[in-house]
Amino acid sequence: FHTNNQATSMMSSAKKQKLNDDDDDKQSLHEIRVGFIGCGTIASAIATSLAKPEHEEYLSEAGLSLSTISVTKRSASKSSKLKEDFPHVVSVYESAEEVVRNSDLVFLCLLPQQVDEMLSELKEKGTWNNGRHTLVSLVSTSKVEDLIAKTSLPTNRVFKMICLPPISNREGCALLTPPASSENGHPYLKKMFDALGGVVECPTDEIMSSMMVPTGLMGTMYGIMKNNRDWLINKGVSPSDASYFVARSYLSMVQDAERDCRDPKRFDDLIEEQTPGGLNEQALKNQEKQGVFDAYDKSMDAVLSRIQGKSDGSLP
Ligand SMILES: NC(=O)C1=CN([C@@H]2O[C@H](COP(=O)(O)OP(=O)(O)OC[C@H]3O[C@@H](n4cnc5c(N)ncnc54)[C@H](OP(=O)(O)O)[C@@H]3O)[C@@H](O)[C@H]2O)C=CC1
Ligand SMILES: O=C(O)[C@@H]1CCC=N1
Repeated sequence: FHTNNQATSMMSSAKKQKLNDDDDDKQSLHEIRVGFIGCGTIASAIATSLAKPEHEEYLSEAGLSLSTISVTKRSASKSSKLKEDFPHVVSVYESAEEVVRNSDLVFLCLLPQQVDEMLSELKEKGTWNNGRHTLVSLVSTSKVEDLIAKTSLPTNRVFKMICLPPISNREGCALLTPPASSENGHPYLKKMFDALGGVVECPTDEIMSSMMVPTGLMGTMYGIMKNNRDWLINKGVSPSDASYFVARSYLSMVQDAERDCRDPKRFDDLIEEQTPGGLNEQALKNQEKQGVFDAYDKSMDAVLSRIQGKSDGSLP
């Protein structure tokens, strides 16, 4: 950003002044060249968050300055949209090899079944540079040990990460393993994801696998909202009102739960404060009796078992 005339001309004059006033800080910003192998939903979300001018100050507070974003072309609709949105930083390349050669920090964002072929091709071509590259895999089934073996990169330069699409707005919370902020860890990875909304570092692959399970229940949450909407429509509510009301109500409930959420009793307290003998208390009891939460536990175990490669994750 900072070295690019077009980008600088897009900045507010206050920002320009701040940068001019702060020449020493500017000098010490760590310039990063980021690459994405596979440019689909999650790659676009992370790239968008890194490239948004309004996020620049958060990266800069973390000591970082985005220099370039290189992406693979194959999924043309997403890569061309990124190029259109952020023409001054984004470059689209035909091959993953070119992306890696133009980047220091490389995100692997392919589908699980596409990974092995890609990594062996890159290794065969001698694309990875031990002194330069950091690899972060977003692939749900990746194992850090496996990635190290398939790239020969040093152990403190290979990570697995999970985040969800709202990272594009600095929302949500990423997961990262191994911890990047440990001694001999990584110079900026934790700071970078703190700047993009927050990150929890997982001490082991095992903890990471368990922590990933709720990220696999995003579809379930939207499914519950869809179910509420359709139930209301069946009762004669207009589809637009039903959709608006459900989304706004759930947003407020989740925002309430997020307040003080470092306190592990937060959710219990919110349940406790429901009207005594009221509708919510009764509905929750009914659902417990109906086995809703047992079914939920079973489906979480199934997601974990798929992440661990122990099953295909399906339930009868
Ligand atoms: N979506 C999400 O919320 C999250 C996804 N993930 C993980 O991220 C990974 C990607 O998921 P998602 O973004 O949803 O999937 P997408 O299908 O949106 O993205 C995968 C992209 O990789 C491209 N691709 C496939 N093969 C190649 C290749 N040989 N060279 C270059 N590009 C290629 C695909 O292009 P094409 O369309 O042409 O096939 C596609 O655009 C998965 O492993 C998933 O587990 C992790 C966290 C969250
Ligand atoms: O649904 C998936 O497979 C990916 C992994 C975590 C979130 N989305």
